[in-house]
Amino acid sequence: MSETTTAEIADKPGVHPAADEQDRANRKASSIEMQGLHKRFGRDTVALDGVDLDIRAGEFFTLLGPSGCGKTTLLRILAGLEEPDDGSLVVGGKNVTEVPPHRRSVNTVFQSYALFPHLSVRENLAFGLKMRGMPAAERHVKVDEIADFIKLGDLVDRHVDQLSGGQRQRIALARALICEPDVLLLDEPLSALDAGLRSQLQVELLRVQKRLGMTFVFVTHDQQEAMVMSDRIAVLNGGTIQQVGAPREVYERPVNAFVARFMGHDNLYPISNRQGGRLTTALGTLTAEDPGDGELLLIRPETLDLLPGKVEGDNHLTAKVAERLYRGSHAEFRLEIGDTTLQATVNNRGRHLPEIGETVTVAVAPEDLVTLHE
Ligand SMILES: Nc1ncnc2c1ncn2[C@@H]1O[C@H](COP(=O)(O)OP(=O)(O)OP(=O)(O)O)[C@@H](O)[C@H]1O
Repeated sequence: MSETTTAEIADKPGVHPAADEQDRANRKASSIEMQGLHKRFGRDTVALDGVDLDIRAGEFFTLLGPSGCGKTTLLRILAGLEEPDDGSLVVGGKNVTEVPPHRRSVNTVFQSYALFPHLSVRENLAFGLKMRGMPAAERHVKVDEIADFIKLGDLVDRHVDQLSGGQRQRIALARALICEPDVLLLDEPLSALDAGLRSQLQVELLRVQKRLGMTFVFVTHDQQEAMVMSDRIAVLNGGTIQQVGAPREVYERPVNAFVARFMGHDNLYPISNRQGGRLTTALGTLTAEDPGDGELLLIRPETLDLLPGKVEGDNHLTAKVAERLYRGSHAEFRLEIGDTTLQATVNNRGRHLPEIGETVTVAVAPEDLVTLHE
């Protein structure tokens, strides 16, 4: 364990900024290597179908995918709550495939708070330390430090049932952090919270992780949340990993149509004819610079320019505005080109934002067009 205490790295007056860096250096955040992980439930359910994944020490890593894709199973295997049928798991250079949960330096925060409702915040936070045999006086100090760190100092003597959902989730996080695990697993910890509180806690969680330099493995099915929080994301489907990459990579360069759709892309069009870079879809024919050999054309909504009226030119399409969602910083449009729809996002820099029913020209650059396989 690190010599530096949690309080020393808290962002409070009097703490030398170098304490942060020092603690990061001291803390032995762990890398995680998974190889060939398989898990089956009963005869018919394949939860994991050969997962190979490397997570770097100190990384905020997210497992993203639809319900039933195997995210929770993978997390439970990391925690030691589930045993893989096949494959190996190495944490911090040590093979822990057969090591029981309490002997791994891994802690978990679940979606439901999993706190003891009849105990005070202080008792909840101290629970794990008590189990480890830490003396009472030392526990007291440690609880105050962590409560301060996570900005719950004034709540420690309250009972858990007197707290709001957001406060309970912060306590659950504090309780997982207090034992200073090398790896923290988070299974949709924010999904029960309303939108405002959720985005506030997203920012807090990210700050805590960066400050502690711990390895976080975060599970979500919300692609926006994954993009905001993560250093890297693994997109799962049907127990297999589809793509691993930084948020921008996964959003801008999805490797297949599943990943593209899951990252929120709707502009996917079957290619009916192709001559070199000239690709024909239901939208018309467009020129792409280096489109690859996929059978679907992907057009990212934010790569489109909307010009008023009909403007002739290469890679120009004439469209009609069917829907406009004004969002202040930007506006989202649903455009109709014949029977086909196209989504466009336009940055609001005081430029013309077309009205519903208006005819516009959609312009797209050849380098922004890519093709994907189903
Ligand atoms: N204990 C179990 N017994 C039987 N089947 C299970 C068990 N746990 C998971 N499964 C099945 O394994 C598959 C993967 O489940 P898992 O919970 O890992 O998915 P998930 O991606 O976390 O889904 P969600 O987002 O809904 O929590 C699913 O088909 C699920 O029904």
